[in-house]
Amino acid sequence: MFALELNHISKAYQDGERENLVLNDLSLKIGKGEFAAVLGPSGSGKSTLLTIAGMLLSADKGNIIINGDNVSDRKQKEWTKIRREKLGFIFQNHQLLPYLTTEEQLKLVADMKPYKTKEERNKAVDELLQELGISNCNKKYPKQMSGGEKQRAAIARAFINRPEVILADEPTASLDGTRGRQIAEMIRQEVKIRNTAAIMVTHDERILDLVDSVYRLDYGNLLKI
Ligand SMILES: Nc1ncnc2c1ncn2[C@@H]1O[C@H](COP(=O)(O)OP(=O)(O)OP(=O)(O)O)[C@@H](O)[C@H]1O
Repeated sequence: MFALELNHISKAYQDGERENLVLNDLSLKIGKGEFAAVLGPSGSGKSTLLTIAGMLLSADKGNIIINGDNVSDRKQKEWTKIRREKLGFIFQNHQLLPYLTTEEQLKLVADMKPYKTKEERNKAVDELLQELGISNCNKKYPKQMSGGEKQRAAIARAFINRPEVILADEPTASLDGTRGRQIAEMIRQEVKIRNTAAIMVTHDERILDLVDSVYRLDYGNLLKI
């Protein structure tokens, strides 16, 4: 069984009189513990793809299956719950809340669901920060942290609910080459430790050796390269 299946997804935007078909019968399957990269020129539909996979936008056609469960069939009201429980997001800019410490950012989003007690959840927060090498940042606010540390905190936040799929939108774009690479390495590390599937949209071809599969978005469909 795949962690994530996108089956025959199509999406068009209305552009004045004409329709702009951005995704054209696109299919993709990502296994547990697989780290996949999606490349493509500006405007090719990478963000649209990630937004649909992240259940933030509905496709015109096709379906999304997470661990065998056809989630696109569910009512829109249930989508928020599915997003919270099954998906983790990492953005280009960390998008941490300025007035919370790292520890608080994680506790805020940490659902109790995967944990039996508060202590267990707090332990998971500590472990994750340790794995990502930012235990020293647990009581720091974003403004007291470097760009790389903030992005690590954002990775921790994405993984804290034990999601089944991670969606990362150009997570290395705001960092220099070395720091960007470290961030991709950290995502890979967590994907492997936790057996989570991840899709990363990127322009950064220097980090492609860190992923398991590479796709190029081309005329609305994905080509495996
Ligand atoms: N809400 C919208 N309404 C109309 N057209 C849209 C909308 N969002 C995106 N588009 C169009 O769909 C196409 C794909 O956009 P998308 O943002 O998915 O591309 P992208 O590959 O992520 O681009 P970039 O690399 O520049 O971020 C573009 O032509 C864009 O203009």
